[in-house]
Amino acid sequence: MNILDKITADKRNEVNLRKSLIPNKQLEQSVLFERTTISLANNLRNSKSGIIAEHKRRSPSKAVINQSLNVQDVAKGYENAGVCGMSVLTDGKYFGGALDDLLIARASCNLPLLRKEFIIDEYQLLEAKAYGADVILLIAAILTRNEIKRFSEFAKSLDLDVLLEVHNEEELQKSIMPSLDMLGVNNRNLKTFDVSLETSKTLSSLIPSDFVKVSESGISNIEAIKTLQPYGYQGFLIGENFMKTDNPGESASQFIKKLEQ
Ligand SMILES: O=P(O)(O)OC[C@@H](O)[C@@H](O)c1c[nH]c2ccccc12
Repeated sequence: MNILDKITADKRNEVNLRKSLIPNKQLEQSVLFERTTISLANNLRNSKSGIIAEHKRRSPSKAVINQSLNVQDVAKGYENAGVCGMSVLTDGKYFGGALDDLLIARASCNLPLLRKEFIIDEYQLLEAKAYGADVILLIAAILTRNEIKRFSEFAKSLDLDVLLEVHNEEELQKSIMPSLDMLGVNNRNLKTFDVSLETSKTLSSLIPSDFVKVSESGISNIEAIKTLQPYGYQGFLIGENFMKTDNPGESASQFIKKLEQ
């Protein structure tokens, strides 16, 4: 079993447990269910820098990144820095996150929030909406075309933007459909953790131009972004590079200033 198989197997158990504890109705009655969402795709289209900054405490590939910050400060810092959106990891077991992190981020800033999660069930989309997300991530490596269609159409019915993540051509070909807003290329192979920006370069020409292109993972300097922009990327998802510092908001701010110079 590779790590991705392990994560999804655990996720199925977790979702079943959650479902048995909190019924759909209760999520649908959440105050945040009525909230008007903000489109990350639109923000990215209109932005010069295109930075999506992530809250990530730890990961299977890097162990601890930062356990001492609070989500509120990170969200406010990212917002002040002028990022386009914030990604919040909600997986607990492998990334040290929680759904409550999403809720706290929601209460702390007005950025579009991406629920960064291993989505395998519609129930998690109800949770995303109820806890204040604007965007959901679907990972092609763990879903069938049919699931991608079902989940993305359900997300659109909840007014959530959809970021579909791929890592190779096969995943990309099986996933393209009109219910997606953004196509993300993960530079990190989630099965081996190898990181290469070449992945974004190679796949860029295969992504139809109606989708906003996002390059994800392993971005640690301005040069990487300058290299990827000519390939049509308008969004750049950055986690560790900001989170490994004592003040992720300040790091993001300096990064964006340099980028926009
Ligand atoms: O910390 P990085 O290398 O900047 O990467 C951020 C983000 O792309 C990464 O956390 C990520 C991309 N896709 C995922 C899917 C699940 C969990 C995590 C991820």
